[in-house]
Amino acid sequence: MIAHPLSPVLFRSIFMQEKSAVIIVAAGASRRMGRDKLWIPLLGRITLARTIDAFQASPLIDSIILIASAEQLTATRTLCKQEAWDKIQAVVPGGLRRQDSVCQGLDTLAQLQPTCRWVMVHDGARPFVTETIIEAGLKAAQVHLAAIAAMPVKDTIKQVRNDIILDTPERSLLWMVQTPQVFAFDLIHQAHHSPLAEDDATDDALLLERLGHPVAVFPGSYTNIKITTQEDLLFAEAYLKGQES
Ligand SMILES: Nc1ccn([C@@H]2O[C@H](COP(=O)(O)OP(=O)(O)OP(=O)(O)O)[C@@H](O)[C@H]2O)c(=O)n1
Ligand SMILES: C[C@](O)(CO)[C@H](O)COP(=O)(O)O
Repeated sequence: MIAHPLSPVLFRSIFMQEKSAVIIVAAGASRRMGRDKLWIPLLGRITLARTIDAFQASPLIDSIILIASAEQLTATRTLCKQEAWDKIQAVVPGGLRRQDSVCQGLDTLAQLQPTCRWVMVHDGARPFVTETIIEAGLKAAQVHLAAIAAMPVKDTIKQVRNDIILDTPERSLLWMVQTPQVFAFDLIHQAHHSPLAEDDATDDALLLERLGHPVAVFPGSYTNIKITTQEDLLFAEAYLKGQES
């Protein structure tokens, strides 16, 4: 895990001057869930609203760019009007792949806030991101320019093809990658427009890895889950009940 040299007070004062934005990607098809997971209520508040709430509440975030699917664009804009989310700068349609949606967000940010210094990319489907994670991300990005939330894997991981094990990577080197992924804005914007960004990439860090740029990890949380399949809803409701009690 990476240590950083700034005191919390100095850190905050630096970031108050350097603007930080978050791109929340919420334009996926929810194929593995079978229905739009961003609009599923979790203890009475929908997944996407819970995710936006976390960044709206963060003193470290100045603006939010929200990426929605073409089908949900009108509903998402209506939701944003109903809620008191004054940090939302734009709600724009996403692309076919997650990376296309992120790229739409980065281009929008470049138009609206060209002087933005730091940008986080966060999955709309990760509603349990915390202020501790957001702060850890900005601190790590300030040191490394590129840093992503991650946690060590708990299980042994095998590489398998046609039901036969090919390899067992050393577990101590394996991390589960999450969002937010936090970057110097110009760096990740250029990476998304590089020719190496054309191949599929399931996260944003991979685009910098392809360009040979180092990317650090900082602590996410085992509760910072991505709502992906039906059983994630069981965890989500149990987690929220635990928070309320
Ligand atoms: N073209 C896409 C694909 C994904 N996402 C977003 O990226 C996040 C992480 O993706 P994932 O969990 O894989 O969502 P889906 O692509 O919707 O899920 P599935 O693969 O099951 O269809 C989600 O918040 C999703 O809405 C997006 O904005 N645009
Ligand atoms: C970015 C991400 O959430 C990190 O775990 C994940 O890679 C998104 O990937 P998906 O293929 O869209 O689920």
